[in-house]
Amino acid sequence: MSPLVSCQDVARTYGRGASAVVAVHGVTCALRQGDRVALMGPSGSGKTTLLHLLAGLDRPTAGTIAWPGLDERPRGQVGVIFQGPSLLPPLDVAENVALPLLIAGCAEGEARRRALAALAAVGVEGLAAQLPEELSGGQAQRVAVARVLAGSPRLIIADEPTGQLDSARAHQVVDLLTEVAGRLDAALLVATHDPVVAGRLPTHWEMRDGALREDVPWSS
Ligand SMILES: Nc1ncnc2c1ncn2[C@@H]1O[C@H](COP(=O)(O)OP(=O)(O)OP(=O)(O)O)[C@@H](O)[C@H]1O
Repeated sequence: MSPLVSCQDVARTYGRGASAVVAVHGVTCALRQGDRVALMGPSGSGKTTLLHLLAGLDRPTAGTIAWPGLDERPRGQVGVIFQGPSLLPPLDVAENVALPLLIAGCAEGEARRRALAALAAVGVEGLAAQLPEELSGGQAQRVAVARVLAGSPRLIIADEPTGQLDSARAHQVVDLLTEVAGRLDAALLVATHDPVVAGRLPTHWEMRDGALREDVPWSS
């Protein structure tokens, strides 16, 4: 089975000269269909940088990244949940979930139908007409998961998706992500500082000073 994404000796340096920051270096890794990976590591160790590279949102300054298991460029086949609130305040929940589909060229009625189906699948169809400011943190993250689900990605990348939630809700959101990944037959990579969240996933990677260690033993 071809990996959905693979990187070979990848580095990402921000800036140049004396002020250059080597955020990621020497990273070789791959994600395949069915993978469920927690990416751990201290603040500033390069997790977000690596996630953006794997999602195709940024380019490495050295090494290569390829998406051999995806049909085209990663756009549209990678679902990303960013750190912090990501819903657009003036749009209601259903519009927020439908927006990426509209941008991808989906007709309005079809985008709305898929958005409502995704909201129902994660148990928040009752929130469709709410504005983001009316949601709790847990509800907002469920909507963010619905937005990923609606796009039917093959690879799901989430950056601290439970950072602002208490541990019970963090549990629920990571379990929901796992369920959605299963439903889509996708790979899932979740960056987290939270050992409770990491403990819900079977595989653990660790970033330290920009270097990646795969398959770190884990006991929770
Ligand atoms: N746009 C940028 N310009 C310059 N330096 C950056 C930029 N983005 C990140 N960095 C630096 O790159 C390093 C890695 O940052 P990154 O955000 O990838 O780490 P992280 O592990 O995700 O941290 P956190 O857990 O706090 O989110 C840090 O030293 C950071 O300050």
